[in-house]
Amino acid sequence: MQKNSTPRVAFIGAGNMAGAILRGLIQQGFPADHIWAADPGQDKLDALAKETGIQVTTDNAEAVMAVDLVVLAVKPQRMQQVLQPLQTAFQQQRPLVVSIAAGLTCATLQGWLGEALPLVRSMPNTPSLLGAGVAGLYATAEVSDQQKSWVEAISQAVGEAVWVSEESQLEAVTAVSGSGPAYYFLFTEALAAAGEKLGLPAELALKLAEHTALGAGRMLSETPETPAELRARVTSPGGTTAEAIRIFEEQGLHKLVDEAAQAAAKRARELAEELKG
Ligand SMILES: NC(=O)C1=CN([C@@H]2O[C@H](COP(=O)(O)OP(=O)(O)OC[C@H]3O[C@@H](n4cnc5c(N)ncnc54)[C@H](O)[C@@H]3O)[C@@H](O)[C@H]2O)C=CC1
Ligand SMILES: O=C(O)[C@@H]1CCC=N1
Repeated sequence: MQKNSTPRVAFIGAGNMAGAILRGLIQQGFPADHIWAADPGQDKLDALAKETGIQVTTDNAEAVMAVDLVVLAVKPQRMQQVLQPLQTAFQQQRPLVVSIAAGLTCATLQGWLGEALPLVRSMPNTPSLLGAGVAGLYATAEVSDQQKSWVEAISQAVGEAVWVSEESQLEAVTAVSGSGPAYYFLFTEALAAAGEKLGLPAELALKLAEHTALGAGRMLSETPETPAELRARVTSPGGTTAEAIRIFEEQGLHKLVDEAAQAAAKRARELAEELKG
């Protein structure tokens, strides 16, 4: 095991989220020969290997046995079925395990892994693909400082990373930043549709809405002002923005967003309950 240098990393499940993280890692210069991906989809693996130069396998145990850090990136509903046949490999290799699955608790995952292993729960998001992700991280007591620094380095290679002190806070992280990109995409869809209704060609309306999201996102992250301050700068008294904001407020945007986030967090808790061993 390489404990003091760049860890060797395997992704079990090479879908959307694993693909976003591992492509982000490679773009940031993480060595491709340190990365494994295991998935039943041979065509998907072949394409990924060709694109990135990583090592791929349809044999999950082979990937576990080859690395220091295993990212569990299958759907929560599939996790038990994936982990139980891997117990022997996990107990022999004893890698750091990082689960990115929504909902599944450390207690449930430890039960499926067999004996307690160092375990981190991470809730990343898809902008990791562009190095603009943000992940919430929670570590169990078994995780060493060295292993925490690996997880931080991997998460920071594809964006920002924050540790939470209570495992239950990951439900809120899931509701805000894990699912969050989809909220902004939905808003962009709605704004583009509104532009079309106002008479713009669909393609142009979408381009305006998308580029406005990009510009607003960059202002949020690259200027020191708060979102409210940035909004005030767009909102001329008696002007057009004030009218739009009035409608958002009268129609209860804050309440709507609060209810949506509550529903996402509730679903994370339900998944944990439904799937626990
Ligand atoms: N998509 C997102 O925005 C985020 C997803 N997550 C979590 O990431 C995990 C994966 O989600 P996605 O990437 O969206 O799903 P996905 O469906 O794109 O990827 C799952 C992958 O697992 C593979 N798989 C299925 N059975 C397998 C097996 N027996 N062994 C190995 N691989 C197997 C599938 O072929 C697929 O490629 C989920 O647990 C989800 O909660 C977390 C944060 C954000
Ligand atoms: O929708 C989901 O369940 C996953 C977790 C956060 C984003 N996608």
